[in-house]
This record gives sequence, structure tokens and C-alpha cells, in this order.
Amino acid sequence: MALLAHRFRLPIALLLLGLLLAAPAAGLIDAYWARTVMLIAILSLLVSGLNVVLGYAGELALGQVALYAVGAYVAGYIGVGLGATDVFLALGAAVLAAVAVGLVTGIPGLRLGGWSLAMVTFFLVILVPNLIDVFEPFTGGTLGLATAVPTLFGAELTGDGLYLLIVAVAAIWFALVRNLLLSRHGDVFLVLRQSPILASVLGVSVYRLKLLVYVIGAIPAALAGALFAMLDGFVAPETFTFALALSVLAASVIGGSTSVYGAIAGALVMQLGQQTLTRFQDWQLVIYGGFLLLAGIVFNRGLAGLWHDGLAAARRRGLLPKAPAAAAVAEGEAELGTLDGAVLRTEELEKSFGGNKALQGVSIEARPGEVTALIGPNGSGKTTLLNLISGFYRPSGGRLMLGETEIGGRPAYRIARLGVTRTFQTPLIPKDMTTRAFVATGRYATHKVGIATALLRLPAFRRGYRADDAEALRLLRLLGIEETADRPVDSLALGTRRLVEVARALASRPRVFLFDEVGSGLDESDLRVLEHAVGMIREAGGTVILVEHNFPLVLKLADRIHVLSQGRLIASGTPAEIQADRRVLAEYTGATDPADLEPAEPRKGGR
Ligand SMILES: Nc1ncnc2c1ncn2[C@@H]1O[C@H](COP(=O)(O)OP(=O)(O)OP(=O)(O)O)[C@@H](O)[C@H]1O
Repeated sequence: MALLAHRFRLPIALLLLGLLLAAPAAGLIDAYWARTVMLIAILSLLVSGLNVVLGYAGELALGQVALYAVGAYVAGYIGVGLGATDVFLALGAAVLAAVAVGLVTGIPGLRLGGWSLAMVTFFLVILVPNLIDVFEPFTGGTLGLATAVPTLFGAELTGDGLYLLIVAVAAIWFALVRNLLLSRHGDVFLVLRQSPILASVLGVSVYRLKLLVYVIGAIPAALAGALFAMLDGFVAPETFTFALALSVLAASVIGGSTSVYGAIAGALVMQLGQQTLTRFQDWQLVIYGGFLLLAGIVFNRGLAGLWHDGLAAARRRGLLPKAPAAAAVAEGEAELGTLDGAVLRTEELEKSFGGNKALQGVSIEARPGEVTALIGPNGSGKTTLLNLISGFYRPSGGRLMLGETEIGGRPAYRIARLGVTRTFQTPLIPKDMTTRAFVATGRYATHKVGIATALLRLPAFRRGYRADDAEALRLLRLLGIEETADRPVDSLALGTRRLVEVARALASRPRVFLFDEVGSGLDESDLRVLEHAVGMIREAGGTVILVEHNFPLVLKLADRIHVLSQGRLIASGTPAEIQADRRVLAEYTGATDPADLEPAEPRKGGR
């Protein structure tokens, strides 16, 4: 049954949509319910815009209501003031204006980072009545604006025609946004929400992507505004209140902000609540606040989350058949192929934090087909060096070269695009994503499929998606964790997360790998897998820089070891040379008498 439903979901969805579209004309619903459906469609557009921005990109943008007002007034004004009543013109103009407002508010809001966008958009909502006043000749000020009857190809659009338009626009938006969010772009939005740092490592410009998502979120708000103006025939400032902004936020949380269709569920609850509870108006702020608290505490993934949990529980109990199994990769020994490793060189590299000289005059070279290890006691500057190479810190002096290209001080996402990838001491793992999808995001910058291609699900999108999927599965198999492919990646144990990070790093086929304490937290069998993986990267010609406290692991894996102490390089050499270096061992193990040291059996770690 569930498999059938899965297979025929598109025909079923189209049938339901057809029924909904035909409902008033076929006499299935009366005028009251037709208006209710239209209002739910309009509200769900508004909520959907917030879901894209808040649920996917993690930016609290409260300005949906302001963009809704822009859509309503622009569509209203061009009809009355300019005589342009055609619905396509009205919708197009509304979207253009909202995108412009989105850019004007988003650019400073997002440049400043932190909570700036929330603040900017909060004030935008507060300012709406004043702006309506300032632009009185266009908006009608406090008296409001009576709009013209919309037309389609010259014919007036009212009653059932308007109903068809509103429901169809909402349906088209949801189809497009579904295509976008259930693509690699949507996966990368989720990564961005969880960790802008990780997004940069995937080669994503955090600022540009956030701006793009914010502007995409403005589109349904503008459509909703224009449709509302057409439905009511009148636009007035009282509609665009802060209470409405809160109700949109509450609907987003109730429906589940990280869900495509949660917006419809949230809008349905809000609209029906408003219509059926007579005291709703008096208590609306308390009710919205209550909803937000309830949703935050009891079901923080909203109604959509409850729905998915219910399906999963029913599958576990055998009430529903299991979800279709993951597509398998072609059988055969998984191999890495050839990697185009590059020489990574630091020349007299310096980094200071105020008076603290974290790195002083560090010169090392990491070559393709070799593992270069960095060791040293806590606070010696190892992670600082990785942060400089991957672009999270700017060098205070010296040079950083990738091949013949100077990369010191370039933004992290540009360095990632040049082929430098990394893992983190504490693995950065997103929520609401399967392991396979997460590993596939490693290919986002290198195997990009355009947004328009994804929106329209063109053949290139399907090919790219399948190739990403197969490659992710192949890499998971290579690391012996194929069975985690369809599990939520944030449900995995620490050791497995580290291996997943290695798979994600491999997915971009980088030139240089920076592994930050990738061995810590791994059990014996995971460690063997890791050793095998690092060995494969070396054989394939990749350049590996390994920061590691597990000294025996370093001795096993490294071709060359550099030892840092208090930000300075105190020794460099082969594992045998380092193992025999008494000064290093004294520094590294903290022993006071070098004679006590047993070079043949190095102590584990420097902690
Ligand atoms: N963002 C920062 N701001 C200020 N000081 C910093 C910053 N990052 C690192 N440091 C300082 O730089 C020095 C080197 O730290 P770093 O984290 O690179 O050492 P590490 O060798 O990686 O240590 P561990 O093994 O504990 O990870 C320390 O004194 C640390 O306090």
C-alpha cells in the first residue's frame, strides 16, 4: 500500500490538486469554504517563504509581512494607478519589487552577520505603516487602496476564476520549492543552517548563499501579497501588523520549518483557528506565543516532524512496509582512482592573536602522495595552522602556497574551491539529513547543477543527483559504513561521524586533505578503516596533512612529521628520525629526563 502510494505519488498529488481546483465549480464547497481555501493558500505561501529562510538557511527573517505588503501594494497600485490589471503583470511586478526590497534589506543585514538580519527585518515590519504613509500617493495612506479587478488575457477574473488562480499559483510555488529543497541545493541550505564553517569547506560563499535564500524567500511573500490584493480588492495598513508576522512564525514552527509542506499544515491550523475561535482576535498574541512554546518544547519539528515520526514508527512495527531500499552502487571493488594532489607550502608563516604568538616562522611542505603529520602538545598551534591553510584565519605574516598560487588570506570557500578540504576536531554534522545526502554535499561545488535545472527537474538534474548518490554510497562502502547511508547522519556515533567526514571530504576529490585529529574517538576497527583510507589517498596521489595526538597512529601513517611547540617548529623528519629525537620526545611527552624515555615504545598522545 505504502509502496504503491510512493510509486503513484505524483498522479495522486495531481488528482488531489485537480479535485481542489474543481471543488467550487463542481459545487463541492460553498463560497465560504472557497474563500477559506484561498486564504490558506495565501498564508501558506507566506509561511513557505519563511520556512526556506528560517528552516533551511537558519536565518530568522521576520520581514515576510513587509514583503507581503510590498507585493500587495505594488500589484494594487499598478492596477489602479497604471491600468495594468493583468494578473501576470501584477504578480511579476510584485515579485520584482519584493526581490529589490529583499536585496536592499538583505545585503546590509547579512553582511553584518549574527542577528542583524533578524533586527533589520523586525524594524522593517514595524516601519510598514510609516512607509505606507510616506508613499501615500501610491498607497492611499491610512485610508487604504481600493484595487482594480484583475484580468487574464483581457477577461475579468473573479469568483471561481480567481480561486483557480490563487490555488494554482500556490501549487506551482510548492512544486518548485519542493524541487529546490529536495535537491543538493536544499541539502546545502541545511548544512548552512547548521554550520556556516562547514558550508565554506564545501566551497559555498556563505554570504551569497544566505542572500540568495533570503531573496528566494521573498518571492512567495510577494505572490501572497498580490493574490491577497486581488482577493480582497482592498489593501490597508491594518493587514500588515506585527501580529501577522508572529502568526506566520507560529505557523512555520507548528507545521515544521524544515519541511516543504509543513507550511500548508501550519497555515491550515492558523487560518482555521482564526475563523473558528471567536475570541481569537483578542487572544491572538497569547495564542501564537503558546503555540511557539508548545512547538519548541513538545514537537520541535512541527506537524511534519510528527507525521514522519509516525510513519517511521508504523514501519518499525510492521504496520507499513519498509521504505524502498537505497539504490545500490555497481558491484566490484571500490577504488579511489587518481587524485590530483598539489604541493602545499608554508613559508615563515606567522599568526598572532593580540599578544599571543600562536605560530612563529613556520615553514613546512606537504607533497602529493605523502602523509605529512603535525604533532605537538596542546596549544602548540596545530589547529591554528590548519585554520590558516583552510582560510578561516588570515596569516599575520609569511606566505601560504598551494602549488604556485598564494592562498594566504583568501576566503575559506575560495580555498575549498581550489581543492583544499578538511575535517574538524569535533565533526561538523548537519541535522535533518541522511548520511548519503551529507556525503553527496561534498560534491556541491565540484559537480554543480544550476538552480533553474533543479527547480525544473531537468534531465541534467536527475543525472547529477544520481551520480552524487552513487558516489556517496561508493565512498561509504569504501570506508565500511555503507549501512549508515540512509540513517540520519546526526544519529551516528562519534567514531562513525569521523569516517563520514572523511567520506564527505573525499567526495570533492580534493587536492589537499587536512585531517584534524581524525583518529580520536575511533575504536580499533574504525582506526584500521581510517588507516586504510589514508593509505588509499596517499596511493591515489593526494596530499594529506594530518594533525594527530595518537602518536603510534602518526608513526604508522606519516611519511614526514613536523613537531610544533609553542608555535615554533622544533623538529622535522621521518617517523624514525622523530622517534629517535630525544628533544622532541622530552617536549612532546613532558618528560624531564630524556634518559627515562623509551623511544621504541612512544607514549600515546601529548595530552
Ligand atoms: N581564535 C583564537 N583566538 C585567540 N587565541 C587563539 C585562537 N585560536 C587559537 N588560539 C591560541 O593559539 C594557540 C594555539 O592553539 P591551537 O588550537 O592551534 O593549538 P593546538 O596545537 O591545535 O592544540 P590542541 O591540541 O589542544 O588542539 C593557543 O595559545 C590558543 O589559545
